Amino acid sequence: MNVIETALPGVLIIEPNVFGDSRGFFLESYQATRYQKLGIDLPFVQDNHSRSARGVLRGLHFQVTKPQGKLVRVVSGEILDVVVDFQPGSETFGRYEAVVLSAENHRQLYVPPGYAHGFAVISESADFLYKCTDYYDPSDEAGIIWNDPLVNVAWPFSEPLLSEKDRHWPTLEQYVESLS
Ligand SMILES: Cc1cn([C@H]2C[C@H](O)[C@@H](COP(=O)(O)OP(=O)(O)O[C@H]3O[C@H](C)C(=O)[C@H](O)[C@H]3O)O2)c(=O)[nH]c1=O
Repeated sequence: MNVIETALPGVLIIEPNVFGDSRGFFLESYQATRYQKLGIDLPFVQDNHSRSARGVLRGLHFQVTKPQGKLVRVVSGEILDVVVDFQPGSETFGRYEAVVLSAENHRQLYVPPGYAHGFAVISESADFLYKCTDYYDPSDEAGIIWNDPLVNVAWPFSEPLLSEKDRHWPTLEQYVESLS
């Protein structure tokens, strides 16, 4: 397994060992002892699976009082996965990491609790699977608008297909102002 640290503390790119043979391939997508040694030591309590068409953008989401750590991967298609530091006072406040995750590269991304997360679908369709370290609580959900001018994510397209909810998140500046 190969692990790549990113500029955002705790955000890791994980390249699992892939065992290919004439039938196809096998990989371990999670193994507690191995991942705990990477610092991924919070228990996972929920697994999610979403499928999205090309041009869909989901994000940038986080839970406020019950932040979720996420171990994300793509089992079909290709996405640009984005993590944003929205924490005022953080050394990396306003910065983001963008990583291509695909069924071909088998890459995983670990997003510790406390980051905003989203992705954009590059392929015709993408199946996105992820493990969460806390339960979904829609009453606790918040977000930053996908095209925030301060974060300025280099998304692969300028007119994504968004949910109604994702059209109306505040900017990072507005979110921080709402905290005071
Ligand atoms: C997240 C979630 C959603 N739902 C239900 C609620 C809605 O009826 C439906 C779609 O929900 P939503 O539009 O919030 O789904 P996404 O836009 O994919 O949200 C996710 O998008 C970004 C990428 C994230 O990182 C989060 O995991 C999450 O916010 O699934 C559930 O029942 N459980 C859940 O954990």
